[in-house]
Amino acid sequence: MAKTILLINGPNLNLLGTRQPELYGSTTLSDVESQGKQHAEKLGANLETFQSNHEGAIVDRIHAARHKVDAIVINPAAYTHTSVAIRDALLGVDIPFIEIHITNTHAREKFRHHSYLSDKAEAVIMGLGTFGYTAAIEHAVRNVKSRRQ
Ligand SMILES: O=C(O)[C@]1(O)C[C@H](CCCOc2ccccc2)[C@@H](O)[C@H](O)C1
Repeated sequence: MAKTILLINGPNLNLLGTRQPELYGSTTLSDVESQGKQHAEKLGANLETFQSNHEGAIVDRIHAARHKVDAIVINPAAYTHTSVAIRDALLGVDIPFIEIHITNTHAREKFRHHSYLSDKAEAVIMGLGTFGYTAAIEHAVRNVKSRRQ
């Protein structure tokens, strides 16, 4: 059966490509999602996408993915540094996930140096710009072992 990957983007990433291009690049979220879907299809997989500015909505989307997707690629954005709830949701559904950040968070403010997710991620990709999404999707399709029953 073809693998299904869920791409989740967190708060303010709906602004991608329209503000702070010097930091986050000029590719829009819509382009990241469509390019990701094309890449997944090229690898024989499917990509579902979700973006929310609301922590609970992200938790609910993770719950809804249980038994439905083989892996999650998530850029939790600012919730990376604050959200035990998203950590608990990912652990609770037992879906392998890859954490992706456009920037190298360790080269930024100190408060961005800690992630509530990284120690449980299959992989953490950061600092590659939006190419990180392509790398994460490729890794999720090719290397991440599904736990889907
Ligand atoms: O580098 C990343 O991908 C981040 O997850 C981006 C988050 C910020 C997402 C906001 O994205 C915007 C994009 C364009 C304009 C404004 C915000 C930041 O809070 C994390 O520390 C690192």
